[in-house]
Amino acid sequence: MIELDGLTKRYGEKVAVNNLTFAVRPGIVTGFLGPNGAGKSTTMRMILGLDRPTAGDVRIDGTHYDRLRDPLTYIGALLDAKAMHGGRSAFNHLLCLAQSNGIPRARVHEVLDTVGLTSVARKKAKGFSLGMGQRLGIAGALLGDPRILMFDEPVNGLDPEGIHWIRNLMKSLAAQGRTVFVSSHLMSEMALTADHLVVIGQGRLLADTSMAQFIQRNSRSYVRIRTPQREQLLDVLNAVGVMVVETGDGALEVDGGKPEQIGELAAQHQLVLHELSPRQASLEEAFMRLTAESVEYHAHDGTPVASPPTAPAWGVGWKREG
Ligand SMILES: Nc1ncnc2c1ncn2[C@@H]1O[C@H](COP(=O)(O)OP(=O)(O)OP(=O)(O)O)[C@@H](O)[C@H]1O
Repeated sequence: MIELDGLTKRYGEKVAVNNLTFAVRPGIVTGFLGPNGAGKSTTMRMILGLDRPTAGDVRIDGTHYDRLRDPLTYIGALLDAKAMHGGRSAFNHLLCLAQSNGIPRARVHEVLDTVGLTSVARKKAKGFSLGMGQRLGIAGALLGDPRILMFDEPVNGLDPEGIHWIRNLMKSLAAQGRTVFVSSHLMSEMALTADHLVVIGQGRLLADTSMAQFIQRNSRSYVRIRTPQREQLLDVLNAVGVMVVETGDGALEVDGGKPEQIGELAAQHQLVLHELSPRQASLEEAFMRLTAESVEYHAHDGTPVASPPTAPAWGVGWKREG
């Protein structure tokens, strides 16, 4: 378990992490989501004692990181796959880590095998591809057989096979009862991996919720309709008790509606339809909406990278559980 309590980090005027309080629990994959610059890496660095909090506290199984004896046996982390001595072989890199944490040499062979790097174990890390580097970083995280694992953007730059492999690895580590904490700025990636979500924006906690609840609240399915006989169709739909939302672009939307029902009603009243399409709002859109106000870096034309909502305000006001 990782517990954050009012965790705060300031760099001069900049508040990178702002009063974060949440717990990362064992047995599940917890996704740590936020737009670029939200404070994910800074939070992870503080968990590992690499940055000192300006205020607040973070504990690993009840203890501060710097008080852990042989910390790799409590928590393993991949923060930056390139942060290793390129002149060392993969085997020697892991052996150095093992020796400084009282971990037997045999374990180096085991983790190299787990991540599929046995055949290149004697090759220098500087010749590794990004994917191989990520695998080596993950081998380092697994080395001490820790109960807690933390990965910062582990799938960045990986090919589909590598992404698939990391996803399954994280799930299997959680299934073994371990605590798995993984950051990403992609909701679509987290939707496939995480059981629980912690979302931050500009250092602040925006949501702490189960993935299932996030999906239930944000996977809105609706039917989009365009018609030149808007008023007549609205009357017909209202008469049978169908709730219609008018969008800014002249279309109509019916939450949870069936296209067949709407099409048949329109036909009965001889109304022309130009569009009748079932739609599903993506989780990425829900994430964008949640973090829209806290997006720090904007596109060159001044519009936010996360576009503001055009649809009705479903999911708005959705915040932290409990
Ligand atoms: N050493 C530092 N000195 C000054 N500002 C910093 C420092 N480290 C981070 N920041 C700032 O703190 C904020 C949070 O950065 P951080 O890297 O934690 O975000 P992130 O969510 O991990 O972003 P990304 O997804 O882009 O990696 C950013 O505005 C960043 O510029």
